[in-house]
This record gives sequence, C-alpha cells and structure tokens, in this order.
Amino acid sequence: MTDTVSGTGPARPSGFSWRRWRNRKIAHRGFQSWASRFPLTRGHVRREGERMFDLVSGFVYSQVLWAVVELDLLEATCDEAQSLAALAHRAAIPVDRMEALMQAGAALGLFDRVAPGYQLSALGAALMGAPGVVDMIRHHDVFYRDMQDPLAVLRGEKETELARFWPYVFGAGAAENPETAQRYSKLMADSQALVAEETLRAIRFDGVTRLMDVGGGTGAFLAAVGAACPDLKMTLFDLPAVVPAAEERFRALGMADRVTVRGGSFRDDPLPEGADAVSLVRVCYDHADETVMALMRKILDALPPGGRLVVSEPMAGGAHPNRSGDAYFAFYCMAMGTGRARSPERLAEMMKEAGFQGVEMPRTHRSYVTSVVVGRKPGAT
Ligand SMILES: CC(C)=CCC/C(C)=C/CC/C(C)=C/C=C/C(C)=C/C=C/C=C(C)/C=C/C=C(C)/C=C/C=C(C)/C=C/CC(C)(C)O
Ligand SMILES: C[S@@+](CC[C@H](N)C(=O)[O-])C[C@H]1O[C@@H](n2cnc3c(N)ncnc32)[C@H](O)[C@@H]1O
Repeated sequence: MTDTVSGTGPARPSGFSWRRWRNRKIAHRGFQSWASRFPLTRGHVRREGERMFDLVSGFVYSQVLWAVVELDLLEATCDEAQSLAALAHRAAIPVDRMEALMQAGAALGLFDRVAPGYQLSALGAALMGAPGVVDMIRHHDVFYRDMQDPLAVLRGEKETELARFWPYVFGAGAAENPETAQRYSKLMADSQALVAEETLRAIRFDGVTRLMDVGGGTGAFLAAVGAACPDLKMTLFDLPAVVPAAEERFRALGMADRVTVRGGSFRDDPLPEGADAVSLVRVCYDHADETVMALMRKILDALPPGGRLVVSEPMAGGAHPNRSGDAYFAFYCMAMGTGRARSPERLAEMMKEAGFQGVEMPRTHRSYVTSVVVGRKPGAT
C-alpha cells in the first residue's frame, strides 16, 4: 500500500534525532516565552498561536456558521445592511445575543459591519451561492453529534447517526422508500454542480460514444457532461428507488432520448453493456475495499477493450495529508461506518489490481471539491 505508514510498536529513541530535539525545544515553556519576545521569532510565534487557536476553536466556528445558515442570515443581509434590532426580531433572539452572533459571523468573515448594522461580505456571498454547500452545512448537525465522541467513532463503539442518515450505502434494500431516497439524492445533486465542473476541467470525453455513470444518483453529473458534449449518449445506473427522479430530470432537460436509465444494484446485478466509458462519481468512498474492487472488476468486464474508467471524488492525500480528505472526509466516512477516503495513489493501485492500465491522475484545481483518477481497459483504444 502506498499510503500506509508501516511499522509496529513505538519507535525507540536511539542516537541524536533532529525532530526530537526540535520538538522538545519548542514544547519547552521557557523557550516559548523567550521566542515570543525575541524580535526574529515573535512574529512566527504569534502566527503559530493563531493557527493553534483556530484548531482549538474550529468546532465553535462551525457551530456559529451553522446558526447563521439555519437562521437564513446570508440571504437576509445580501442586498441591504440590516440593523441588529431587525435581525433579532426576525430570528426571535434577544438583541444582545443576536449581536454576539453577528459579531462572531463578522469575525469569521461572513458579514461586514455597515450602517445601520451588518451586511453580507464577499465571502458570505460566495458561500451563499456555492451550490449545495449551505445544505451540507445544515446536515452537519447529524455528523457533529457523532463527532462529539470521536474516540467512540474511531473505536467503532457506537451506532452513529450518520449511518442512519445515508442508508442507501448499505445496499439496495435500505433505499426502497422513494421519499427517503429523494432526500439524500437532493443533497447529493445540489452539491454535484461543483464536482461536475471540476471533473470536466480535468478530463475530456472526446472520442467517447456512450458514458455510463454508475451510482449516478439523479443524473446531475450526466446532465452536466451531456450539456458539454452534445453528441454523447449516456447510461445512468443506480438503485431502483433513485431511478424515477433521474428519469424526471432527463425528461425535463429534453435529454431523455440520449440517456438510458437502469435501476439495479452494482453489488448483485450485472452492469448494462454498451458504454465505452464509465464514471464513478462520489461512489468509491462510500464503500469498503472489497466492494470497490468487485465493482471495478465488474466495470472492466462491461467495458470494451480501450474503454475508460473515471473515478472522481474528494480524496485523501496519502504521503501529503490534506485537510479536506484526511480530516473531514476520512472522519465523515468513518462516522458513516462503511467507506473510506482514499488517496489517488491508492485508487490507482486498486484500478491496476482490477486490471486497468495507463492509470493517470489528472490534476484538479480544487481538491476539496474533487480529485480524479482515470484508467483504461487493456486492448484497442
Ligand atoms: C464582483 C467583484 C467586485 C469582485 C469579484 C472578486 C472575486 C472574483 C471573488 C470570487 C468570489 C467567488 C465567486 C468565490 C467562489 C467560491 C466558491 C465557489 C467556493 C466553493 C466552496 C465549496 C466548498 C466549501 C465545498 C464544500 C463541500 C462539502 C463540505 C461537501 C461535503 C460532502 C459530503 C459530506 C458528501 C457526502 C456524501 C457521502 C455520503 C460521503 O457519499
Ligand atoms: C454519494 S452518492 C453520489 C451520487 C452522484 N454520483 C453524485 O456524485 O452526486 C452515491 C450513489 O451511489 C448509489 N449507490 C449506492 N449503492 C449502490 C448500489 N449497490 N448499486 C447502485 N448504486 C448504488 C446511491 O444510490 C447514490 O446515488
């Protein structure tokens, strides 16, 4: 495995270690006090302290953000500055407490102080318009209740709420109820716009005749690809409960004649044939290695020689851990109880093991939105 730190048991100190010397020095209270006064180091100490403070208080910042979103304060302050009295009345919160929330929001960069009170900042406006992000923040109440006890999540000691929030992950049977399926699918579809935008910047579907999106949800990704590639034929494959919403989307977009929608489970059913490219968008990280390996092998069988598999989802950093993949998505998947965030190298390794070759990792610009890995079935191109 490329992204596993190997070795068992604690390392025994032997000889001089630069890192040990540095860490003991920096952790020493006397050194800290000296460095915070010394002109050449005090700026660095202040910045490190600020970084540390953000780590310490991140949960509170997130909860402030949640309150702002839940009270719809982004929309309320977008066009005109609002007075505290008006905001307090609207939210049914005492004025002094409302002031605390607005000041916190302003400190986090979401509002500007503009007479007679507060107006949405540029960052707040970007947040308000970023597709699906506000709804993602709203559903964080579930995730953060699980994260109140991260040790229980790590040890797998408790049944998490998040596992019940996304029941489709556990197989076809769990998502039989169309109403439930619709709720998850909307959250996914709204946040798909950025993922599709970023994926389509990283790869091209030139030369592809039919693209099959496996676990394609309600079709937001195929709708974006279809708009960018007007001659492309498409197949969407997802659990039966998701199918009607996908069919409805393609009908509404006038794309129904270009898209075949098939219901089924990639665990139990054969995949439709006829596509020369397959995409898995935000699918692999929901599932355990065995499930993903079996799915990749099934896709290889369904593809013609030279056919392509595109995996797009937020990924971990492997040797270079990143916040979105290794902190947020890794714990999100852990709390869901099934999948895991994998690095591009790990996914590439799995694709090769499944039989793909020429595996590439085209760079995406916003890795917190998605990263991409592409492979080809051996044979003619
Ligand atoms: C006009 C003038 C005067 C100046 C302009 C200056 C200028 C150019 C400003 C730029 C402003 C601008 C347009 C900013 C845009 C920013 C955007 C688009 C930001 C997007 C951010 C996206 C984020 C933060 C995405 C977060 C996504 C999350 C948290 C997704 C979570 C997904 C989950 C949990 C999925 C779960 C699915 C499961 C169950 C694991 O399968
Ligand atoms: C996280 S969502 C991603 C949806 C879409 N690709 C996107 O990015 O918005 C995962 C999708 O995989 C589908 N899925 C999960 N298990 C499946 C299975 N066994 N067979 C087919 N689809 C499945 C779910 O119904 C869901 O639509």
